[in-house]
Amino acid sequence: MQILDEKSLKRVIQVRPLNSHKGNFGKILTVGGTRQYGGAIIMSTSAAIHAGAGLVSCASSPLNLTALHTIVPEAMFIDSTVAKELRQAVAAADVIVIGPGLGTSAHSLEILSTVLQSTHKEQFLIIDGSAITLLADNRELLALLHGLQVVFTPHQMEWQRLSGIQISAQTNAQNLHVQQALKATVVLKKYQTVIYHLDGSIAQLKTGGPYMATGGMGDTLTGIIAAFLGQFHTSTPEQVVDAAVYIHSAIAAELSRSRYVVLPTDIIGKLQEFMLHALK
Ligand SMILES: NC(=O)C1=CN([C@@H]2O[C@H](COP(=O)(O)OP(=O)(O)OC[C@H]3O[C@@H](n4cnc5c(N)ncnc54)[C@H](OP(=O)(O)O)[C@@H]3O)[C@@H](O)[C@H]2O)[C@@H](O)CC1
Ligand SMILES: Nc1ncnc2c1ncn2[C@@H]1O[C@H](COP(=O)(O)OP(=O)(O)O)[C@@H](O)[C@H]1O
Ligand SMILES: [Mg+2]
Repeated sequence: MQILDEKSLKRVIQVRPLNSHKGNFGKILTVGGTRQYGGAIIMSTSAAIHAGAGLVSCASSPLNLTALHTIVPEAMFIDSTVAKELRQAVAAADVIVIGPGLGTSAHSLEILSTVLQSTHKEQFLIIDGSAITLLADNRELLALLHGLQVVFTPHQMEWQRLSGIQISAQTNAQNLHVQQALKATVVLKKYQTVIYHLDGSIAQLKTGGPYMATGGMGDTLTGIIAAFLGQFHTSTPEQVVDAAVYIHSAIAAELSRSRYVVLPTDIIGKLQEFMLHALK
């Protein structure tokens, strides 16, 4: 098993070519955010922008539009209640995040279904939060993932729902068995997060701690993974996911030296500086 460390990050982050433009650093689409959970998709979107994604669009309820643009005017907006707009936005993306704050209503399920039907095999699809719970409850949708490049980012209860493995029985052997059957990368988030890769390799975080136990922390991670997959093409997708998971907790660990809890938005605010330092 590989332990994630600074090297996992340094090998992925690259100096940007001088003649590059926003189109070179990934088109990201984040999908989620009901009335109740607008903050989740805003944090995911903001994290993707601060982690260097070239163009980021957020598909959400129009209720979240003003808040989104107050926090990140860099983001574009798609009304997720209009299926045609959503399908077009999915088609235009390199990386799609679905799930932060999506909720589990019948309408949430329709949005998930539209996104899964519109995603193609060249894109990366990061499935988080409510989208994992919805897939666990509507297992016929799993067939739509066939052939797609999927990264699941469950916490332990979401993984229990999707995998059927009780939290107390979530050993590497059990988790790997189900993950391999899903043919997807699984980032199992917890104290010392474990990543199960498609090739059967396993990576583990030893960085991070309970100062990260704040709502929105996982939502923020999805945006970082998306931005990294969208812009770092000289490393394998496995290395890129490892680097994204590492930087999320490494920033939190650094900030925890001067504060009792680290907020997801604190991590977002440190991404640009931390990424620059990783080049040195
Ligand atoms: N600001 C916003 O907009 C925010 C929006 N959010 C959005 O809310 C949606 C629902 O996501 P969710 O994670 O809050 O709820 P759910 O999937 O029901 O899981 C909780 C249940 O699982 C249990 N549990 C056991 N082990 C666990 C573990 N290791 N980690 C976590 N939980 C664990 C836990 O046990 P308990 O706390 O009762 O001990 C409880 O019974 C989703 O779309 C998300 O994006 C949030 O991100 C918050 C900020
Ligand atoms: N005690 C802890 N030690 C290390 N990391 C933690 C701890 N508690 C939570 N985290 C991290 O915080 C994030 C929580 O994700 P998640 O439960 O999906 O949050 P949310 O849905 O509220 O955004 C994960 O990255 C997890 O690894
Ligand atoms: Mg979550």
